[in-house]
Amino acid sequence: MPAPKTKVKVALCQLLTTDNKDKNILTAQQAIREAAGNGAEMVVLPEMWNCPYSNESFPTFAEDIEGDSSQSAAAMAEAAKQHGITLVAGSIPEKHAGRLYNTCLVYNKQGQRLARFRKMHLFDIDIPGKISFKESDTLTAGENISVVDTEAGRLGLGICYDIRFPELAMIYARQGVQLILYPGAFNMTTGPAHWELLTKARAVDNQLFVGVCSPARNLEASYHAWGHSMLVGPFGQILTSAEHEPGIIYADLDYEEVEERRKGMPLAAQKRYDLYELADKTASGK
Ligand SMILES: NC(=O)CC(=O)C(=O)O
Repeated sequence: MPAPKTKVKVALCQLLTTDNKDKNILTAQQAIREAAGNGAEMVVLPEMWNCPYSNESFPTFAEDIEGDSSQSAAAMAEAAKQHGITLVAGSIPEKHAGRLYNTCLVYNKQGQRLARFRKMHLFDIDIPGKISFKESDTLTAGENISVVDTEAGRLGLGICYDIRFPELAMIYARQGVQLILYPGAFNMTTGPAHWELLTKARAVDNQLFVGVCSPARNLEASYHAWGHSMLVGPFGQILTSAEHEPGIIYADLDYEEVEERRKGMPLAAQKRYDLYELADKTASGK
């Protein structure tokens, strides 16, 4: 692999997801083409971009992605190759050995799969009168973290609810990750309260770039996504952000800023690991 670039143009595609998988795949293909045509070297898709975000839909939309023979995975491998980009293909419901996972796949510009990350913390919440969702009714949690070396930088992956667990981001930072990407679909209760706050917090805590990529809000769906995809820099600054409509947002990242910020404020060296600890007990998965 050529040396990773220090300056990278990233596109986040905030896609409108429907209950028609073929249409969703076409929408993703068109967005990737547009983003690559506008010079993006890395393109990111939302959580569950091929499927409505619901426990009813996960089992029926799920695909076995082994060997990249699934419709969605094959389309994404092809799109990455055709447009010569690094593709962080959001997430799709994955069927594997009798279980379902919420899975993010990453491809290089040759269309080869570099990573498979399964959502590690399942979204099981009950806020009375507001929102109740239990992913564990249909999904199984992943067991592996995923550090991915790409031509567009060293990435760490998480999916949506994973952003609420700072330990995962801290482990990525310790492993030299420059950009953590969380395809995610917050909702109309937690979105306004926490989406931007958590994105900035993970970036500032760890002095790295963080991107969150949501589906657009579909008021015909049972789950109304917050939208507001955004990219935040290592000093907590918003580099680009969307509202709730479909669209593509872009940012030029300069990874040298990570080093610069850490030089000015050397948090990693100032940790008191003599008084507390952070342990990575996972095996990185591909
Ligand atoms: N949908 C999620 O996984 C997470 C979410 O909406 C939240 O944390 O809030």
